[in-house]
Amino acid sequence: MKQRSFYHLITPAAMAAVDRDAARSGIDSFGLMQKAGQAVCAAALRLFPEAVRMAVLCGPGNNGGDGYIAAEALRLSGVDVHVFHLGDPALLKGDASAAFLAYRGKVRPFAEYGPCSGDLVIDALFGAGLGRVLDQPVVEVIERINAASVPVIAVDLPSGLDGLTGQPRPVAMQACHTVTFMARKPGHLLMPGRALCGTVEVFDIGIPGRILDAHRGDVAINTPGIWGGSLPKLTGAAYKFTRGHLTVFSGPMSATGAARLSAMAGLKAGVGLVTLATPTEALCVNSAQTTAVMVKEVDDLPALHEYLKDKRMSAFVLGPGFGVGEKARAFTLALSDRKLVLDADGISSFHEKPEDLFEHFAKNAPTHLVMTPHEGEFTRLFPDLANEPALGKVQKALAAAKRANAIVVYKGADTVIASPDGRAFINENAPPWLATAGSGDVLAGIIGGLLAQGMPAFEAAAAGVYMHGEAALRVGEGLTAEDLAAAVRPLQMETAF
Ligand SMILES: NC(=O)C1=CN([C@@H]2O[C@H](COP(=O)(O)OP(=O)(O)OC[C@H]3O[C@@H](n4cnc5c(N)ncnc54)[C@H](O)[C@@H]3O)[C@@H](O)[C@H]2O)[C@@H](O)CC1
Ligand SMILES: Nc1ncnc2c1ncn2[C@@H]1O[C@H](COP(=O)(O)OP(=O)(O)O)[C@@H](O)[C@H]1O
Ligand SMILES: [K+]
Repeated sequence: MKQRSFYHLITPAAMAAVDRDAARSGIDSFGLMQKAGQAVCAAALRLFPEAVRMAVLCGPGNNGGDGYIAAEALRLSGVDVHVFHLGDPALLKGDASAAFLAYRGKVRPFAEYGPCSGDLVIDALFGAGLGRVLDQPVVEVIERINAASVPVIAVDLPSGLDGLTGQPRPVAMQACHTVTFMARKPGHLLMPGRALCGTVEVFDIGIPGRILDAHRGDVAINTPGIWGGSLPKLTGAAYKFTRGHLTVFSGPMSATGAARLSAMAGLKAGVGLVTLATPTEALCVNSAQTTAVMVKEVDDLPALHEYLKDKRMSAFVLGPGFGVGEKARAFTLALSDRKLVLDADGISSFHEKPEDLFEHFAKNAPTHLVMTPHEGEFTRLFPDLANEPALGKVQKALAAAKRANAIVVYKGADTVIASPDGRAFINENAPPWLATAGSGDVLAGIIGGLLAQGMPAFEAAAAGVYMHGEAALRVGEGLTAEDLAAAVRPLQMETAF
């Protein structure tokens, strides 16, 4: 069943198709533009009543058309409006031309605009139709506006920002507020686009949901509304063995903390039992620092095979503090038919020959491998994708997921969770204080805990990322990874909807 459209993001290309279909179905497209422009006018009046003058910068397409409508509405509200046009307004087409004609004030060429104190800039240069990198004169004006720190309200997208990838081409307006229409685009959530947009307002200009639904793709905001139904259900008949058994592999004597953070987070995510599989040399330190988490010696591959004979072991986390090298590779490959979260050193161990990893997990259908690389780890395993400037983070994560036949959790402020089947989520609930040592170890443990409780890999990864963000929000600024692990809670269905 298709999910409700408000979780879904719409790419700029899909938005153009929506636009076409709306017009074809008889909807008055100029009416849509009027609603869009009026919403921008309302935002400007609401947010900047103190502006001395409002400079509306209008581009050569429909984004510029929205700008002319906004300018006329502002003028009628008594605002001192100054309109600057990019390109020859005589070349405007269709609705944008009609909007230009509907504006009763004076217009000046774009090059004449210089930011002044007291200005509010309404940026209607380019929106979803940005098709190539900006020309140098436009780049220079945008840089001058950004340097002057005058407030900017962006129409649809800050000009220069690619709505698909969230990347500037090559620069973008720094807005404090963005008014977009019907649905957000990936570029509103992906960094640095998210930061360039300021606050984002989604205004409903009245395009019917069925038209949006027909064009929305498989990229959505990471929200419990999508995967809440797959969360583990705790019934009165629960017993610890019915809630799964997670194993986390510890590193050597000097690097055991990371695995303990994962183990504790897995337990807090609701799994029934957690075992820390430790090398004998680290047995004392691990035993001394765990209580609810159990400890078991697993030194080498034969010991691991012996351990795996117990089929109740339902999921595994390998990587946090484990150490990079042959042992990590051998253990990972031995786990290729099990549910596995591969993190940190587990990922980096395949830096030289990632194909070894991919081949071993290629046949699993559906996949039960979740990889959780941060930027550096992603680059180690997928250097070609990481260094391809034309690809956005969603496209990179999707290509990596396909190649590895794994769920890829490409971490960062804008974590992307991607599946080999083409679905992807962009996460938005993670606060910046998650950028602290060990918080990734906690994430791996949460996802492992959800896998162990039977959640499918994609949903477990998405829910894990979301629960990680929620835990961080509960603790607040100044959190340490220990606080974070302790603050993890299972998400209940009641709170998920
Ligand atoms: N999708 C919808 O249903 C609606 C869209 N509206 C507006 O329409 C916009 C999209 O309109 P368009 O498709 O006309 O696109 P834009 O207005 O964003 O830009 C397209 C124009 O800019 C030119 N162009 C693209 N990149 C350029 C570059 N780097 N340098 C110079 N010129 C460049 C193109 O040749 C074209 O003329 C949206 O962003 C939104 O503001 C609204 O009018 C409301 C309805
Ligand atoms: N600026 C940020 N805003 C939100 N979340 C962040 C930010 N920076 C990092 N994170 C999150 O914090 C975690 C850090 O993980 P990782 O880089 O593996 O660190 P470590 O190895 O120290 O545990 C990831 O889940 C990442 O998405
Ligand atoms: K714009």
